[in-house]
Amino acid sequence: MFETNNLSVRVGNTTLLNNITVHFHSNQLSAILGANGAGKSTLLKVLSGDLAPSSGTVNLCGQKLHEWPAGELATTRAIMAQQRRPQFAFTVLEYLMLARHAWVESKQQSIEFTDTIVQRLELQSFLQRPITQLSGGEWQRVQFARAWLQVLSHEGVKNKVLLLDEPTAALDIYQQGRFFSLLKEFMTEGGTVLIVLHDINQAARIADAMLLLNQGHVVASGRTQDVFSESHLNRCFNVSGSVQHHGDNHAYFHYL
Ligand SMILES: Nc1ncnc2c1ncn2[C@@H]1O[C@H](COP(=O)(O)OP(=O)(O)OP(=O)(O)O)[C@@H](O)[C@H]1O
Repeated sequence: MFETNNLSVRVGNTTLLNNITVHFHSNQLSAILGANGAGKSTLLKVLSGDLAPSSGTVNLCGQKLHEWPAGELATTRAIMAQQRRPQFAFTVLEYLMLARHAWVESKQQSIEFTDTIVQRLELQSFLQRPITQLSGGEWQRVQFARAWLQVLSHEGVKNKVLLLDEPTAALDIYQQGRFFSLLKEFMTEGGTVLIVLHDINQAARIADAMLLLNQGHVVASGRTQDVFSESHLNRCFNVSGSVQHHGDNHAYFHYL
């Protein structure tokens, strides 16, 4: 779905991403892991088209990202970034409705799509609250809803992509569980997810594929069962431990 080829991002004399060549497959959940400052958010910004690479290319569905018409791109991929909250006193409902700006549809249609997501993510009680007054976790749930709503069509989310940057950082344990089961539903309905997570064991539980970054370089990428190893995690995070496998698809990293 997304392919990068020798992608680099430089700011002045600093290289934030160095020759990244990676393929994120359609209808897979891919986790991007790495230490603080490894370049994870920078990569998501490039993949979303919000940041232009210094060199190299990004393709989405076989077409160069910068050649995508803006409206089509906006309805195909949505990013949930670690951004500051807008200081406008929009209500949650008004904020969510903005997610439909790139769709050519009637207001009634936008309201119906918004209502579907609101019900599904259980945000009914928030709708009339100003976004400036939400707690960190509530705001994160609204952000997730906005991203999903942005790509939702009559056909669902087939061939749509969510780019999620630490989407559970502010969620309590119940909301984390809800979030991951909703993500599973998104995948079951044909969507594709790229997610930055700091909880590597959670990532191992949910990810089909992984990309491990260290100081802007690729340490490893590919299927989770091949990438999630002691030596790769050691090279990525400079930590020692052991990976234990529980059943077919469950690997867990224990610190030594
Ligand atoms: N505009 C910029 N100019 C210079 N350096 C930058 C710029 N943006 C980011 N950086 C640096 O690039 C590096 C990668 O940043 P990035 O936000 O991608 O890291 P990250 O892996 O997402 O980190 P974290 O886990 O802490 O969120 C960091 O050292 C950061 O300070």
